[in-house]
Amino acid sequence: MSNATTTPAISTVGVPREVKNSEHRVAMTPDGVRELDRAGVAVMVETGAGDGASISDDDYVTAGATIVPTAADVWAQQMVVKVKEPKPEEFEYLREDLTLFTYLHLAAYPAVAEALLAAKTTSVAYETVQLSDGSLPLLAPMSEVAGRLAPQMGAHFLERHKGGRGVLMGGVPGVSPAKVVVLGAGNVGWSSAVIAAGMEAEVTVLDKNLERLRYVDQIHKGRISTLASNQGSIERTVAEADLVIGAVLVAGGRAPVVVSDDLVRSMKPRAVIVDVAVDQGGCIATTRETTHEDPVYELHGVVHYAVGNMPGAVPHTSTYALTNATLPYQLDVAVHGALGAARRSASIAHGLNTVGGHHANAIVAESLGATAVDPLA
Ligand SMILES: NC(=O)C1=CN([C@@H]2O[C@H](COP(=O)(O)OP(=O)(O)OC[C@H]3O[C@@H](n4cnc5c(N)ncnc54)[C@H](O)[C@@H]3O)[C@@H](O)[C@H]2O)C=CC1
Ligand SMILES: CC(=O)C(=O)O
Repeated sequence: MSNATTTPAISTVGVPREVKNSEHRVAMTPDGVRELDRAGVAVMVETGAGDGASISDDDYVTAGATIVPTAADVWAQQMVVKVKEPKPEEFEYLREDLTLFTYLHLAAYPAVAEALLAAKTTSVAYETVQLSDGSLPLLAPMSEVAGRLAPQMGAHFLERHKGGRGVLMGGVPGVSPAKVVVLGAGNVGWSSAVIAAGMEAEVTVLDKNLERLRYVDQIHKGRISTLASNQGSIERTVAEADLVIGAVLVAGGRAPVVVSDDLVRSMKPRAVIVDVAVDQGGCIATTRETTHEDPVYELHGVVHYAVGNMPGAVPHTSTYALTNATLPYQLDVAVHGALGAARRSASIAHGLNTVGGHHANAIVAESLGATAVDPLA
């Protein structure tokens, strides 16, 4: 029962069941439902939406949600909170008086951008909500998950019967460990490096940001090597690697391609690439998105893993990690409306991706060859 003292700008929120391949996360937990309910916002959850994260319809009902039978019922609400970008079968639900709050990664999914613009939907992307220090609070938890998963996936596909070189991450006494090269020392890269080092691989992390490398070096002295990233250092390390993990990001923009087709050709036969940055288009020239069901392909003799929703593999952990971060923002957007919340918070203003048929984030727009219009002007 609501005890809100003011009327929220958005009074109904829908939580759909995710439809992306093997995506079992859900965008709100029962604790989130309770917080929204306290703010006077009614939450409609599609039946079964929480199954993959081991949250039952009854758990949601106990927290105050209404369970609705179809995706159409959920999408009919004033705001929809999701995990992944809308898929083509969801485009029909987009409309002008809808606020959509989810991961969008429009630089990698231009068709989604076109659908949002054509429908004039107000969209807020988790991955471009940005704090004043440049950090991305709604991307960070999933980057930590994907970063920790990447060496696990790499180790699996390095096994010979999975197509890899047959190299054990930690080696054994008398035999060298795997050489792991991590491109980018941000949340994904650092998490990957820590786990790979924990598996006793030989780990090198490259980044353009020397301050970040100093930080990593101070904490992991001797266990993780750091290298300034440039074409030469990338060419030398990647050519020698057993496992390359791609983790570079320019917030909102298409990922810079730091490994060329030729460099992939020069890699050791049956080496493995895990390009986590695939959701922003990938930082390896030979990357194309794969799915949890069919996660790898071989090109130039190298095994490529490029799943765009890696945290979906561990939906229980990921749902709680994601919603811990998103809930305060979901509340703000519901209570004040997307534009109202953006006026109050520059971080949320960065999150606006499309408003009224126009791009609202300059970097995202530029990556798609378009121009943004400031929705707050
Ligand atoms: N596939 C998946 O399921 C997931 C993918 N991601 C993606 O992983 C990527 C990395 O995310 P985060 O680590 O959170 O970003 P971050 O912003 O924390 O780190 C990115 C790092 O890349 C570095 N960088 C940028 N350009 C570079 C260059 N040319 N050479 C070397 N380093 C460069 C930056 O200095 C920064 O340290 C993003 O594209 C993100 O969307 C994140 C979570 C899940
Ligand atoms: C960040 C992202 O793409 C994911 O968690 O699926």
